[in-house]
Amino acid sequence: MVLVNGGHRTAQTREKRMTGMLASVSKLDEALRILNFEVDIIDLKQPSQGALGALDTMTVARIVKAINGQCPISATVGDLPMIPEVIVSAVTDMAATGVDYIKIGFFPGGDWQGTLDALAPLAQAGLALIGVLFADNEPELHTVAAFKKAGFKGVMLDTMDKSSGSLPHVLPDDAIAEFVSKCNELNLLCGLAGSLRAVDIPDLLRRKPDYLGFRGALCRRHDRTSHLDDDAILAVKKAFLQG
Ligand SMILES: O=C[C@H](O)COP(=O)(O)O
Repeated sequence: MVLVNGGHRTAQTREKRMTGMLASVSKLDEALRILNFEVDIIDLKQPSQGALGALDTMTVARIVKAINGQCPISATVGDLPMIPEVIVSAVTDMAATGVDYIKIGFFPGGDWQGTLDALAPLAQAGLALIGVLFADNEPELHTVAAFKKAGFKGVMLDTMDKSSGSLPHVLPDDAIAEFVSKCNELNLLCGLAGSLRAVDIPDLLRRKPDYLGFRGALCRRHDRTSHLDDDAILAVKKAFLQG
C-alpha cells in the first residue's frame, strides 16, 4: 500500500489489483468537474505545452487546496531536458504544492542515470515519484529496475507524439505485457497511457496495470487541448465498468 502526505490519501492497494482511471486536467474548473466522475487520480498538466506539459505551481497549489484530499493528485513537471539539476529543481518546486505524485518524463537523450541518482534522495525523503517512459521512443524496458533502485513509486508508459496513435498501436501487446509484469515483479505502481480510446480499454484491463491514463479521450473530438466532454468521459467510465 502506498501512503502519502501522512496517509490521509491512499493510492489503491496492490492486493486489490483493480485498475484505476487517471484523468488529466488543465485547470481548476476541470479538476472540480472530473471529481464528479469519481476518477481514481486527478492528473494536472497543460496538454498544449507537450506530452507532459506542466501547469505553473501556483495553479497546481490552488487545485490541490480546492480538491482538499477528495482524490489523489498527480502533476507533471513538463517536457524537460534530462539535466539532473533542471529536473531536481522542477520536482522540488512541484513537491511544495502538496501533490501526491510527481510525474517525470524520461525523454530521449540527456543524462538518465545522473537524473535518477539526483532524484533518489528526494524519493528517500518521501516524495512519490513516477517515471514516465515513452512507447514511441523505443523504451528500454529493462530501465524499469533503475527506477525502483532510485526509490520511485511507479512507472508509466505514455506516448510523446500524440499523433502517432494509441499505445496499443505503437507498442506490441507482448511489450506492454512485459512492462506490466516487470512493474509487478518490482512492486512498482504501473500506469499505461498514450492517446488511449475507450475501445482500447478492455484489452488493456486484461493486463491489470494499476492505472490507465487519459486526456484526449475525455475531450471534445478527442482533442487533448480542447475542453472536457461529459459524454466522452462517460464512454471511458462505461468501458471500465464493462471491461
Ligand atoms: O497521463 C496521461 C496522459 O494525460 C494521456 O494523455 P492522452 O490520452 O492525450 O495521450
